[in-house]
Amino acid sequence: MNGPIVKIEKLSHRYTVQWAIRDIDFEIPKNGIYGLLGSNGAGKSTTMNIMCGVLKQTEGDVFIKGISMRNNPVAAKRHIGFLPQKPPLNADLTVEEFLRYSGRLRFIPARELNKAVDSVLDRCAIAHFRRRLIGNLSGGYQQRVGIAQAIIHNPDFVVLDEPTNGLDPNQIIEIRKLVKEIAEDRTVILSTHILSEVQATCDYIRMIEQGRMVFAGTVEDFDNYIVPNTLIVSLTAMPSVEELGNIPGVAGVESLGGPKYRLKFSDGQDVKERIVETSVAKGWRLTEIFAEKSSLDAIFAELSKK
Ligand SMILES: Nc1ncnc2c1ncn2[C@@H]1O[C@H](COP(=O)(O)OP(=O)(O)OP(=O)(O)O)[C@@H](O)[C@H]1O
Repeated sequence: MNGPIVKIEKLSHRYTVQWAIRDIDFEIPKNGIYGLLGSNGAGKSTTMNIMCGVLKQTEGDVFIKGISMRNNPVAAKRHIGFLPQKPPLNADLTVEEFLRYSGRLRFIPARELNKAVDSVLDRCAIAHFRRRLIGNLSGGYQQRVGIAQAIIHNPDFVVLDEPTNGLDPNQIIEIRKLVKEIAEDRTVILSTHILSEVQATCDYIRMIEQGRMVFAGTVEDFDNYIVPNTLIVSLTAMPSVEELGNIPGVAGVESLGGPKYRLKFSDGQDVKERIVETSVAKGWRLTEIFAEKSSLDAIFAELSKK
């Protein structure tokens, strides 16, 4: 089919009184890794749970390959693999027992089950732990088992809710690598509240804040969208804040202690050059100058104004 892989239409959900998400519209038109970015409580898990048919929305609909999750959930779910925020692992089963159980839940015919389990054990690099109890695996390997159960039925679309949460830095690198591998022949959407996670793993960003979609585009669009408007400079001669404020284009100056200053500028075009020229002319001895990267909080604040 030629339509989008996923289409979300006017999705809203209310747990009790307050809306957790409101009027969310987005499409996943083609393969790739999509990052659903948002701060804690933004509505990522709510959106993902509805998208995967484990939570019934208050309003709106989700279509997976054109199939309505509201009207035809069993057919729609066949195309989805889901790793919820709390992986549904059974600590008392071995990896192999658990994956066989997951395969049966996913309607894999008995004669194909061995092959499906072997293939997913290889794919997730856990074949050597097949007889190990899940409860005895490290967090990183448990997460691999969680991903294995999500792809055992070979779905076209895989949803991973905070897949690297709680892992150590090495495990994070390994899980990101696995996510990229499984996305080679399918679409993956993962949620995170960490901007660098999206930048390291994803091709596209969908950003949600206070239950509303505030950005949809490529990671590159996102980086260009949020142009930094502050510079950090170090001037050994420690000029006064007033002197720095007199440089044309500098809209504000904050002393950060010692030779360091944060300079706010309105248009970034030539302000850097002007600062360098002024420093040379006045003998301020400039030792560093760089644009300050926006924090995620600053980006959220900026985006909610647009
Ligand atoms: N079962 C629930 N009952 C009541 N309110 C809930 C429930 N689950 C979530 N919420 C509320 O809905 C809002 C969105 O929560 P959600 O878990 O979707 O956010 P999130 O972006 O996934 O956050 P996190 O990264 O912290 O998991 C929050 O205000 C949260 O407190």
